[in-house]
Amino acid sequence: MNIGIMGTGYVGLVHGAVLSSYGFNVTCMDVDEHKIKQLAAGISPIYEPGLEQLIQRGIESGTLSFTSNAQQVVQTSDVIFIAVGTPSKKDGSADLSYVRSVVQTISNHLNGYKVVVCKSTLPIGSSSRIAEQLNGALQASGASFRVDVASNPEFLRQGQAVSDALSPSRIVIGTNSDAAKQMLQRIYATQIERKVPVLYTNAETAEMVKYAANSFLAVKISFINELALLAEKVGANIDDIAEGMGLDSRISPHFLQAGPGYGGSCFPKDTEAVVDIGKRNGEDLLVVQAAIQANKKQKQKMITKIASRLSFNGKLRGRTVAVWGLSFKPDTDDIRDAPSRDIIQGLVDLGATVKVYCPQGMRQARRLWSELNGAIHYCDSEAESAANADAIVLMTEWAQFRNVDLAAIASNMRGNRAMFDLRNMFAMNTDVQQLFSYYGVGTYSEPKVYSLQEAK
Ligand SMILES: NC(=O)C1=CN([C@@H]2O[C@H](COP(=O)(O)OP(=O)(O)OC[C@H]3O[C@@H](n4cnc5c(N)ncnc54)[C@H](O)[C@@H]3O)[C@@H](O)[C@H]2O)C=CC1
Ligand SMILES: O=C(O)[C@H]1O[C@H](OP(=O)(O)OP(=O)(O)OC[C@H]2O[C@@H](n3ccc(=O)[nH]c3=O)[C@H](O)[C@@H]2O)[C@H](O)[C@@H](O)[C@@H]1O
Repeated sequence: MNIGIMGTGYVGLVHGAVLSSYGFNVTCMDVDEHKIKQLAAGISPIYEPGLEQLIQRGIESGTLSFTSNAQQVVQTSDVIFIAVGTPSKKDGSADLSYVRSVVQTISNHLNGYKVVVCKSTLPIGSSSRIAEQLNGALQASGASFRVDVASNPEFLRQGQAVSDALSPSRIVIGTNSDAAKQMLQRIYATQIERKVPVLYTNAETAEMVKYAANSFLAVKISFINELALLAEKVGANIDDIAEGMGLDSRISPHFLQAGPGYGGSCFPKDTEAVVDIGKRNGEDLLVVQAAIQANKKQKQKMITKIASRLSFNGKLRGRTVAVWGLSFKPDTDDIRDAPSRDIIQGLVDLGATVKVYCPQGMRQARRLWSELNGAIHYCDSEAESAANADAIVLMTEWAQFRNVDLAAIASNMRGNRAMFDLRNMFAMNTDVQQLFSYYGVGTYSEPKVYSLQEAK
């Protein structure tokens, strides 16, 4: 079977590489020619564990190829996956311009029956509208064939995208067409044989499952984050609270890790989009709206907390802060909507000197955060960023932060040597806590009086 993938981002590229490893003939298409050149040379433009090796194996075995020729992909594929981005517009609604463009391209080049599969996260009703558009154009041109359109949302997590695509938690197939359903069953035969649960439903339900899942997870995080703020005030410990809650299987221990607020390319945009979809349909999604508000508050609270411990008169002028981790989570280079961006901006606005280090996120940060370029200093290591700093803000729980020589790092810092551990990585480690004035999230800590001379 020939499979075409439109869009070689986190989803399209990982999906294409995994399907090629099952022996399907996969061609990935992207309008970004630089990306296509890199990919054709076996270089992954994104950092995802195991991805580059999978791409190289696919190229070597001849099952994976890359092109910017849309016509070729459309005409030679039996199944075409749409995996382009659906970012937020200013009003929170999903920007469908990339999807519209790719659908128009498909429409221009259709030469026979195909199954078009929507893998991008799309507002409810989109797949049916795409089917109408494609079949309307075919009918108008007098074509003797139709196409089927299915919704097949993606649930992979960045940082473990390849393993999630190989072993997904579930497969959701939304279509009323038996032919499309059978085609997708063939594509997912390996996972289905391995007993991955499959939900067959209509396209609208499949589209809504995706928004429901992401919104629910965002609600769960905002819930625990708000309770973390309260725990700090009342002398309770949020990690123990999460454990105590999570032992109830109806609640589950997952996604109860308090932190600086959720980020990434999906939770922020998908929660905004589902609220917008609700409004358009006369339903206010109050719980999701509250999760969005609480997430904004959480990031602000982190800035206030750092400032209140480090500042004179509410300002951070004269203070140097090392920020560890820019990516929105570990094992990815993705900095889209990362909480680090808001927190760094807050520190810079208060006058702090900010030195940053991230194992993978700095290349993207230099490129995408150009407005911060003069204001922050990029460092090559944890130690370099923390040298002579008043504080470390641990933003992202990269595993390597556990293995650095924190005693040596602390001895090169100044003042009270604060550590704001916004991921509670060292919340159980009293040795580390003794090296620093340690502040976790949702754990009570005595305010320490700052000992340095007042900064000018
Ligand atoms: N990133 C993630 O972890 C997940 C993303 N999703 C959803 O999957 C979709 C894609 O997300 P990402 O892969 O993160 O996006 P991305 O932004 O990483 O990649 C999108 C790619 O599409 C390409 N593109 C844009 N217009 C095109 C066109 N007309 N023809 C061909 N290619 C075109 C872009 O050049 C880019 O390479 C979104 O709807 C997202 O919500 C779903 C689950 C997980
Ligand atoms: O639609 C998507 O793009 C994807 O969004 C999320 O995946 P991802 O954004 O890669 O990362 P998560 O692990 O879900 O983390 C998202 C954010 O929530 C934060 N988080 C997560 C869990 C937690 O307990 N606490 C917490 O603060 C993370 O630090 C991160 O900023 C979902 O988990 C995927 O199922 C989904 O496919």
